[in-house]
Amino acid sequence: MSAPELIRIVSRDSPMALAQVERVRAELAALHPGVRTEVVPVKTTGDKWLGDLSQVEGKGAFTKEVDAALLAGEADLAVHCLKDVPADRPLPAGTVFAAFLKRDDVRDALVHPGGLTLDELPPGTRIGTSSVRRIAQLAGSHPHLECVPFRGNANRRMEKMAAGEADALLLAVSGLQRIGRADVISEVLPTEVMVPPVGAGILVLQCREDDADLIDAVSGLGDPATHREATAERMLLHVLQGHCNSPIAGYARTERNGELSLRACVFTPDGKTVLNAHEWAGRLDPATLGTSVAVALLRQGARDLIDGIAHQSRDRSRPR
Ligand SMILES: NCc1[nH]cc(CCC(=O)O)c1CC(=O)O
Repeated sequence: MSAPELIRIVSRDSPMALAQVERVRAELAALHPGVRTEVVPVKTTGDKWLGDLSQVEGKGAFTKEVDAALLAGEADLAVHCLKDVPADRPLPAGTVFAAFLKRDDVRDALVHPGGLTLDELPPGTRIGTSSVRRIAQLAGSHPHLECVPFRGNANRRMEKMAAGEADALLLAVSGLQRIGRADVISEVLPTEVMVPPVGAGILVLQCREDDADLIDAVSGLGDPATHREATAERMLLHVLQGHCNSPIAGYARTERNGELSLRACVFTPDGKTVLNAHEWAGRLDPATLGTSVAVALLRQGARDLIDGIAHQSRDRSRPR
């Protein structure tokens, strides 16, 4: 095996995505000082379409064009937020995950220009978020707050809030850190208050499955604990067949003794019903842990909750 001379890295072109690519380039440079890297930015449907994601291809809206560049040979390596890679279907044929980078902060943050915490926000405060997971949990814990649909990359959301379209935002801590804007955080929400989504804070590298030299070259960037957590969480979502409009939270942790645990919840949009499961791996491998927690939720009625929310397909007419 010989390390490639040049690695062309494809990613979305948002500030957050480009910052992620820079992390990958820095880690690659440290591991393989002789390898050159080049950035191939692409615009995805998810960045261009600011309506309801379920009306385009759901989560795949952020990955489709990136996958296409990889498969067409226009790039060799894709950097994704794992959270944005659909788990209800297999990866695009011909591609594989080559490394899961060490996990960043998994928590969500409240961004309130006045610096208030979630509990201090007055009734009627408008929270800009389109995430069903965040909306459901907020409706359950803080029903006096109002969620308003909000999309666009993190920088755009902050601009929209500054323009008066919302009073506060919920955004991932890791994302804000990546764009150098952790300064806007007024409160980091504990995972008990806002259970994270599957894949939170994880960057994953994807490449063509036949690119053995590249797989070999980037595998050293992978973090084994993150890989196990990601595997458990994604199997959970796969078994539940959760899609971009499913109010599902799932959070695997490697405990101090090295044992993996997986906590997951399924909500109704009003947050009034919360199904909860939390298991330790014991002798189970990560994927089996994910399956076990999913089955526990299905026994509690998760199927009805997930299917109770429309996942509109593209044959519906698209609003302008
Ligand atoms: N939906 C966009 C998206 N995809 C991944 C992250 C955050 C970073 C991560 O969890 O890896 C974000 C922004 C956000 O939710 O605030």
